Order: sequence, then structure tokens, then C-alpha cells
Amino acid sequence: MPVTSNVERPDDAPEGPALPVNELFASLQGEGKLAGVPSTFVRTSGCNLRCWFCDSYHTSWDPTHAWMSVERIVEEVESRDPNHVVLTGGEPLLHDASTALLERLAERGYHLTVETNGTFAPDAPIDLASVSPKLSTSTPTAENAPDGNPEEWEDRHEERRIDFGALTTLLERHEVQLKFVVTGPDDMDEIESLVADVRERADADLNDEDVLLMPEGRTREELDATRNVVADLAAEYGYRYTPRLHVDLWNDAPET
Ligand SMILES: C[S@@+](CC[C@H](N)C(=O)[O-])C[C@H]1O[C@@H](n2cnc3c(N)ncnc32)[C@H](O)[C@@H]1O
Ligand SMILES: Nc1nc2[nH]cc(C(=O)O)c2c(=O)[nH]1
Ligand code: SF4
Ligand SMILES: [Mg+2]
Repeated sequence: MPVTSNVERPDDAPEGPALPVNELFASLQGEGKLAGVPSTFVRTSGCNLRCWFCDSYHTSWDPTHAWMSVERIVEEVESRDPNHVVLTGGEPLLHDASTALLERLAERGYHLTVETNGTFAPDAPIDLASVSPKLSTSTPTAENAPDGNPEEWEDRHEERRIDFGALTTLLERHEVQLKFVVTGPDDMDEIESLVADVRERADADLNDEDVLLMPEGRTREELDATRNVVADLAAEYGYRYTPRLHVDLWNDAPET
């Protein structure tokens, strides 16, 4: 496992490829161009970043999980109905075993979405790379970070959050949606400049309708403050708006 992970593999982890799994459940895809599609979610634990607003605190700031073999994860997926699978985290692509999992699921014909922060680009079968590059407004500070170690993580997060090599590789290899978490109008200059930089560096097209603006908010109440502002920005700039359907429907309940 890369040194960037904060989740060490214990001695009693299952034999062979295995992943630290925080939760595994069936729901509706709540975000992006496949919003509303029944999907099985596999959420790995461990992240190389520390967004202050992370809605999956127990995979990043305070990781909790049980190690599961890739084989067992496939069995759990097969025991549920959806033929779409969403691999998320934490940051799923920091684990080498995510590639093994994706290969096994691809052999069985599942549609595979990977939710990633775009700082890793392994050679893996991915039908939709749902890439959420992190803006400067995601960086943890002493004022906004949950407990943890904001001083240490502020610098690390800032150094790691944009990796143009990984972003362009993802775009060149896979169907991509770039899904920005937007806190308000001040984020737009940074989004425009990031999109322009990616377009300049990549040997693949990035259409405006594959650039998604998603309101920041872990709860319905928080989204009440951002939803309309971000929808108006999407209309103004010609990008796609994505709701957070699962938050609107089930608020911040686990396994939704
Ligand atoms: C928990 S992350 C896991 C995948 C990967 N680490 C990433 O950040 O893309 C899943 C998705 O939730 C988004 N997200 C996390 N916290 C959020 C928040 N407070 N408001 C809106 N989106 C959030 C991320 O940007 C990402 O698109
Ligand atoms: N319903 C639902 N849809 C989602 N799409 C991306 C999610 C994620 O956490 O990556 C997510 C999630 O946590 N729940
Ligand atoms: S990159 Fe994703 S999992 Fe990691 S802290 Fe940010 S939102 Fe959470
Ligand atoms: Mg989520």
C-alpha cells in the first residue's frame, strides 16, 4: 500500500487482495450524471487528503473499517440487486487491491463508477471515473477542521490535492465527470482555471457538460444554504449541476 495511506494492513487481515471496508450497501446513486440509478456502494477507509468538510469522516479523519477479502466483497455485491457498483471512500484508488476488485467486478459485467479525488490513476477497468478534484476551499485550517491534526494536514492536503498527471491520465483512459464541491461564487475562478489547465494538458476532450458543480453540504440544512447558489452558478457558467439526492432524501444517515 502506498505510504500516503493512514490505514495499515493488520497481521490478521484476510489472505490475498483485501480492502479496509467502512460500509457496503445498496442505495440510489445520489450524485452526478447517473443520479437516481440503483447502485451498490463499496466504501473503503483511508484517505491521502483531509477536506475539512468531508462527509465520510470515518474514512478520513477517524478511519474505521473491517478488512474484507476482494472475494468476499464480490460475494456481498452479488448478493444485492443493482448492476451498477460505486467504489468510493475515503480514497479508494490509494489501495492497490481496488484494481483487483474492479477487475473481478468487470469480469462479472457490472457497470463500475469510481468516486476519486483524482490524485491516483491506476490501470483499472472503470466505466465512469467520477473525479472530484479538491479546491483550495477544501483545505483544513485551525478554524474549520474537525478534531484531528489540522496543522499537519493543512500543508499535506495543500501539497497533494491537485495532481495534473493523475487527472490527465484518468481523462485519457476513461469516461470522466469532473465533480467540484462548490462553497460559493468565489470558487468559480479556480474551477475555470483548473478546467482550462486540464484541457491544455490532456490528449482528450473535456466537455462543459462533464464538468459538474455540486453544492457543499453534509446535511439538508447545510445544503439549504448552497443548493440554489450553486445551481445558479452552473446555469451562468454553462456547467452541469448535480444534486446530492441522497442528502435531500435521507439527510446524513449511514448506508445511504
Ligand atoms: C467522501 S468522497 C470519497 C471519494 C473521494 N475521496 C473524493 O473525494 O472524491 C465522495 C464524494 O463526496 C464529496 N463530498 C465530500 N464531502 C462533501 C460535502 N461536505 N459536500 C459536498 N460534497 C462532499 C466528494 O467531493 C466526493 O465527490
Ligand atoms: N447515495 C449515495 N450516492 C453517492 N454518490 C457518491 C457517494 C460517495 O460517498 O462517494 C454517495 C453516497 O454516499 N451515497
Ligand atoms: S478526498 Fe474525499 S474522502 Fe478524502 S477527505 Fe476529501 S472528501 Fe473525504
Ligand atoms: Mg457520500
